[in-house]
Amino acid sequence: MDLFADQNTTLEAIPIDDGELYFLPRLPLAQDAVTVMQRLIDETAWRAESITLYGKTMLQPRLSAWHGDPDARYTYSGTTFEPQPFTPLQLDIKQAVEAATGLAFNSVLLNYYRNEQDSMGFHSDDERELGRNPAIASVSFGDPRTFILKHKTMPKTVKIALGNGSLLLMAGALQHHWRHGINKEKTQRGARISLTFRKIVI
Ligand SMILES: O=C(O)CCC(=O)C(=O)O
Ligand SMILES: [Fe+2]
Repeated sequence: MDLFADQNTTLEAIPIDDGELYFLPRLPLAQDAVTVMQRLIDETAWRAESITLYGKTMLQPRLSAWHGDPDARYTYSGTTFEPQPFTPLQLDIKQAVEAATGLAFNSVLLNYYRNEQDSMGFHSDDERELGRNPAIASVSFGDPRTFILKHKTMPKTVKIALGNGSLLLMAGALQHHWRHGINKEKTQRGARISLTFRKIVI
């Protein structure tokens, strides 16, 4: 008997102008998503990074961690991250992401949104280390949050609920034409962790 016969493991394209977006509600993993979430909380060396906005330095409204192959150095929001080695759990998730997408990744930025107050400002992942049309695969665990994409020059917004165990792939010209972010919520939320797998090419 195939226990997974009814589980869809094929990425579905989300129609979007000026880029490519794909979604899989449940990435197949050896452990259930609740267990993975707890292990990620416990096994990650979470950091509170600071950010300078309009000359004022404050803590980012989330925790983060950066892991990858030794040469995958990366600058994000003005901070250069030296990657920590991949953990065994991260490698399992990376392998599942690579199987689902057919792509290879060499680094991951983990984001820990502790509650409804944590957020990610609107940005494009267009750093030159990522190459021209980067593919970025994000896997979510924990409470669902709304991933919002806003077109840079047209009044267009796309919202996607990223639930426990889901996979979202951004690709093509998306980073050139859209910004994305996660807003604070007005009502109570539990923790959410996202792992955004990237390929540093420089
Ligand atoms: O948490 C998310 O889903 C978004 C993360 C993100 O945009 C990033 O890490 O660049
Ligand atoms: Fe991003």
